[in-house]
Amino acid sequence: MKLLSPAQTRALDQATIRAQYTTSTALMERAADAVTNWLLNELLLDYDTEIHVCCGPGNNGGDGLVVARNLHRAGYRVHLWLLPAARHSPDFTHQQQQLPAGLAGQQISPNQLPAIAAGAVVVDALFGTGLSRPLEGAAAALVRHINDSGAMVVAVDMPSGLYADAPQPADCAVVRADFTLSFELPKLAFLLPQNAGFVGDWRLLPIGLDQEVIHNTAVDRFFVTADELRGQLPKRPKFSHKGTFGHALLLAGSKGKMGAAVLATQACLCGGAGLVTTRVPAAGYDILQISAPEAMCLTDPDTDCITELPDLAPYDAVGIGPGLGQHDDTRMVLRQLLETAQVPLVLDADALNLLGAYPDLQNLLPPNSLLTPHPKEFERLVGEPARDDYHRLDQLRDFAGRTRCYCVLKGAYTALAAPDGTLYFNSTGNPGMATGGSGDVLTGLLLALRAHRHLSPLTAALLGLHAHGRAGDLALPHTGHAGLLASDIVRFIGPALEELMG
Ligand SMILES: NC(=O)C1=CN([C@@H]2O[C@H](COP(=O)(O)OP(=O)(O)OC[C@H]3O[C@@H](n4cnc5c(N)ncnc54)[C@H](O)[C@@H]3O)[C@@H](O)[C@H]2O)[C@H](O)CC1
Ligand SMILES: [K+]
Repeated sequence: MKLLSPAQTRALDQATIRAQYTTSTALMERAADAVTNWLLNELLLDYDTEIHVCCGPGNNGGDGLVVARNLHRAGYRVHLWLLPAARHSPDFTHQQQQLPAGLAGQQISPNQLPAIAAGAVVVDALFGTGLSRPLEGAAAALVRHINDSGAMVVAVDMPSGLYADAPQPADCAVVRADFTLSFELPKLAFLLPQNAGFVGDWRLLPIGLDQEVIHNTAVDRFFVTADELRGQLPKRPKFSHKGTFGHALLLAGSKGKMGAAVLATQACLCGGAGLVTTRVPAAGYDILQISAPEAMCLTDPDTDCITELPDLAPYDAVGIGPGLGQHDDTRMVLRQLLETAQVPLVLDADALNLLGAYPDLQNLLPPNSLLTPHPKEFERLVGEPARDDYHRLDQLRDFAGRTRCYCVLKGAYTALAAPDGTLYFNSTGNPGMATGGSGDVLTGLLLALRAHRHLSPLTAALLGLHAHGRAGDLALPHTGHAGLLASDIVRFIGPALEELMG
């Protein structure tokens, strides 16, 4: 799915109106009907609940007027509150004229705010994609009042006060919604941790926006759904053999962190690599052979850390990092790998920390390498803390462009930046996956997909990110959030990948 800017969203509305020979009022009614249906069928409003519909002066407010009218007609207890404004949008004015006699909107002011009980539902239709500056005056006062009320808040299209794709100044008034109902496509703001408290759970309501126009709108950021990835993982041909799916080499583990090597190895096996060889320090031999008997184990001469790079000739992809440690000798191995590798690389954990501590190594990164930092590792990699989540995305793009690599930023909606600067956000996963070893599993899985001979770097990365989160989602009913372990994710990699097969 594309993540459109507010200007592109407006253009899409206009193009839909032209292409479908409809009117902006009719489109507004579709949007408002979708919100009304969600409130009735998903939130299961009951007739006793007080519903406060708060409307701003633009089309977001117009949506709110239609929702209020719908609910009032259906017999619900609706209170309608309007912001004072010098100008209203034509569609707002039109909808205001359609209000039934028993539903008069009352104008609020900073010292005349509605009484909202904690058991009430607030429909926030103050501002949507047309927000152009921070809220102040009556709007800011009402937003703070709503936030303090303890009521359930459902935001129409956007939580009011939040920008769709840019950071707002600190201390601005922004609605803290329980649910945000967005039309057709999500907004970039929904995907960033800093906005989680405003957006709440977000849902997409289809309103029949023109698919051809969406298709023709150029964007450089995407929210990647299962529908878009399904079929992208080639089905295994009947006469395939283990050589068909590549031989992966993993360099991982150090004293006390051999489990990371085990998890990444298991994930690489479950990710479908034809063969997996894992290089571990000598002390890891028994551990690895017992816990991952399907993998071959290549021990380093050193007991506790990796000090020598094996011959790379047999391998289709190399992964390095999980539990690796940052010993000087290990750094030399990393350097030698970067200088000599002719096959795809996946770099994680301590390999990334070494790249951060010795930035000259970054100049050696072969193009199309895949790096998988979490935010702290990413900060070490770029050597500068991000001002906010938007700035971090800029840094991610810059890094991918500068190194010509694919760089992941792990989190709730893991982001991937491609060398051309395009951003892809993953749609799967759950908070139970925020647990030790989960990243090692991702590395192993991505390594398997990079060893696959028929996947582009981008497709391999997107499939891996998706399947990793999906495996966590499939494990969740069996484990619960707290009980979800990295090894549970491994167990469900197979079923998650099966869903993506052509
Ligand atoms: N996206 C769709 O498919 C559809 C969207 N709809 C709804 O329309 C809004 C966008 O409406 P628009 O009129 O462009 O913007 P807003 O209602 O968000 O507000 C604009 C209004 O407010 C003024 N303004 C902006 N910022 C401030 C501020 N900080 N303080 C005071 N006033 C402000 C601005 O000048 C305008 O006058 C979208 O979100 C959807 O909810 C359609 O209904 C259907 C299709
Ligand atoms: K809103």
